[in-house]
Amino acid sequence: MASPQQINNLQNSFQSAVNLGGSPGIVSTSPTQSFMSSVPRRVSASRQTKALKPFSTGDIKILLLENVNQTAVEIFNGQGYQVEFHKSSLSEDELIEKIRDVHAVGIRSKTRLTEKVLKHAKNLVVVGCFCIGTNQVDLDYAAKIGVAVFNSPFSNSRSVAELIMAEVISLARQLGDRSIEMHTGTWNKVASKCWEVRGKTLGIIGYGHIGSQLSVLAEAFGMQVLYYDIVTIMALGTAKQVSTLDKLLSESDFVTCHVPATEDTKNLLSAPQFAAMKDGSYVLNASRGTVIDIPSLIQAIKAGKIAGTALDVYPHEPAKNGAGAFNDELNSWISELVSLPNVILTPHIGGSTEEAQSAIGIEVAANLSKYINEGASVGSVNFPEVSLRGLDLDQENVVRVLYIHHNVPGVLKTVNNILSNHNIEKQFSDSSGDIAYLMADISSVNQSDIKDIYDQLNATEYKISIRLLY
Ligand SMILES: NC(=O)c1ccc[n+]([C@@H]2O[C@H](COP(=O)([O-])OP(=O)(O)OC[C@H]3O[C@@H](n4cnc5c(N)ncnc54)[C@H](O)[C@@H]3O)[C@@H](O)[C@H]2O)c1
Ligand SMILES: O=C(O)[C@H](O)COP(=O)(O)O
Repeated sequence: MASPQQINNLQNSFQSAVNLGGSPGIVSTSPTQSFMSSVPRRVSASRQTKALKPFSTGDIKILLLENVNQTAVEIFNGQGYQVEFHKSSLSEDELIEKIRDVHAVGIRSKTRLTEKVLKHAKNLVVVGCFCIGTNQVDLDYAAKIGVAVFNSPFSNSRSVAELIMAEVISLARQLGDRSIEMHTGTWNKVASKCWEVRGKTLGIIGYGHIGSQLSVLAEAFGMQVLYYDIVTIMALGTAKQVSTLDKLLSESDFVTCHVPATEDTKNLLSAPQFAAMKDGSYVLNASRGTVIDIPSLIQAIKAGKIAGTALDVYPHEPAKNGAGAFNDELNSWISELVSLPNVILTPHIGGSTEEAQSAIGIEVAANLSKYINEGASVGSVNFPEVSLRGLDLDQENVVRVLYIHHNVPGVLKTVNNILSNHNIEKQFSDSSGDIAYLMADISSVNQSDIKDIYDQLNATEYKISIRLLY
């Protein structure tokens, strides 16, 4: 259990963890506490527990996978949560077993939280993606069962942009090949088909956090920047947005992908797109492995159309590090690809820097803790964004009601009727698609009222899940 001193400055806005002495079936606090800060067992229509059994922050179980940064572990430990930490991701069967009882899961890009997996999570309240991409989580299903999902939208953008700049220069100078040659005892001093990047055109597909950051770096190297995006985005520096992908492909010396994995971006670059590119141009991908059709890329390199490529992401990536981990059967093109010149392959390290991982750990752990302790969903990627001013620690007999429900008419009337014997100090409600989230702080609540409020809310037909914080 954390003392306030253990909770670092970044968490000053959080409630400190307070030990609760809950008697069975009733949510309660010890007489010495002026305020209760607990996360009662989440009960949903489909996964209802028989008794309302409360627990303190010390009862919160967090499963962290994929070597999530220690900054996050420290924050969760500081909150007093129970933390289970794994360096790699888990197989589906292991994940199903582990996810059963936990209240929060922290993952990176490898762990697939599908509907099948999430169905086994009986107490899950929140998922943290300690990365940018969230395509590995079934976001709609998570929302449907009242599970909020958070990510870190830009903490590793700079790291990816810097890697791409390094690779642009490496491809232009054939650095990968020269280095391999030297490692194997070959001195091969050549200038033919080696270029400066100054004055060349970089074509960026997807001008979001990473694409726009890269744009600034590339211009500092004297490159011209074109970008293609499905939305109109303000250009940084002297970059120019082009209206079609074909225009970008036909005018760029380097083409780099920074789009999310969606149905629309699947095989965004395939044989016709490589054919539309300039002779001797280069292709880079540090977005997702689905975005580039690698067999077609191999053909374009073999035909001399593409002069080199740098890939950081692949259709099937290993769950853990190690020799032989990369699955050559699933990625059957690999032996042909590595036999080609000027091919730089990295193991999905775009965001893997100390700075990025540390910042991501802090950001996502802070958001998860705030959601668990206060119910604040601001920044969630699949949920209505709701927040109220922090719980007032000096005020006694105040309860925060967190009510996630189906977005249908009549809910506010019903809920406020249930809460009407108490003073509603603050209330906020928002919806996103079929899901809505109501947060209310009510005062003048006695111990005996709490179970009654809970039971009444629990009986409402629109309820997805309820938590009472006090
Ligand atoms: N290699 C790594 O380690 C690493 C690290 C971080 C992010 N990523 C990947 O990079 C992706 C991009 O990251 P970001 O932070 O820049 O995301 P972002 O959401 O800030 O930007 C993505 C941009 O792509 C645009 N876009 C979407 N679909 C498009 C399409 N069909 N055609 C053209 N543009 C399209 C969007 O409008 C948006 O501007 C992430 O989704 C993630 O998958 C990889
Ligand atoms: O989505 C992301 O942020 C990147 O793909 C990095 O993922 P990782 O945390 O698994 O390296």
